[in-house]
Amino acid sequence: MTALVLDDVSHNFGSRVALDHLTLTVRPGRVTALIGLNGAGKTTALRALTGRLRPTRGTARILGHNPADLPGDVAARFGHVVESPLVYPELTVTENLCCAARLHGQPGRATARGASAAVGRMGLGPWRHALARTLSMGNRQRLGIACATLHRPTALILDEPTSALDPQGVVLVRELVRELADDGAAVLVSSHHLDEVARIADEIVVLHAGRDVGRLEPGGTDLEQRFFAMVLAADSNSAKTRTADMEYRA
Ligand SMILES: Nc1ncnc2c1ncn2[C@@H]1O[C@H](COP(=O)(O)OP(=O)(O)OP(=O)(O)O)[C@@H](O)[C@H]1O
Repeated sequence: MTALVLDDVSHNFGSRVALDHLTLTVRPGRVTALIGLNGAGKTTALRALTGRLRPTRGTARILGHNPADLPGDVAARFGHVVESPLVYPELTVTENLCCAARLHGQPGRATARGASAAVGRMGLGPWRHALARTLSMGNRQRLGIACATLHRPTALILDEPTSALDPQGVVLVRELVRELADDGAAVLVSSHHLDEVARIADEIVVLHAGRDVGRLEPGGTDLEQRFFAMVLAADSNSAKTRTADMEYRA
């Protein structure tokens, strides 16, 4: 089964087109990266996929279910960080992790052990008793990712997971994502960072002006050049279509 699906999804904010007939699938064991310029539609796509936004048209599916109405056993196999991390500012790092474990259906006796493992894994040891609201932005991002993954989800969505991280955090997240995918998880990440994406993704989808404008092979050289060539070609095709449309109407 395809674990994550956007099927012909479009979304407008007023007259602004944020997503334009986007179809995207992520299979188990794969890491798919969504890349694009600022405003390309990446977060809107992930919000539609996590049920935080009802798209103007099209459907989203997580493990075969409507993301706005996930059954408990399916929610327990899903993890995500989209926009802000799902952490409680008035709880400590360890309390947040225990809470996330319980919310994802982990048995009570396993939560302390799982939280402690996640603290170590994400390098949060010195802050294990700190309130989440006192953490630096990068450590808050580490905690959000730890909360979204300590139950080892089979479907995972991460929006800009390394945006605030130092080089050590980037490596930790890369290893975690790869490990989950190698264990069979379907992972969708959004990013602007082509180098980072090339290291973790099996497939790179280029989003531009809300549209899927092509795929990039993660390996090989000149990723940046190939990305810009794809974006420029999409702009040029749109301009030609607009001109043809105006000539037809005239
Ligand atoms: N709540 C909103 N109201 C109005 N317009 C919005 C809203 N959210 C997003 N948009 C618009 O939708 C388009 C896509 O935005 P989105 O945040 O999905 O892009 P993005 O690729 O995630 O950008 P970035 O890389 O800058 O985070 C943009 O033109 C943006 O201005």
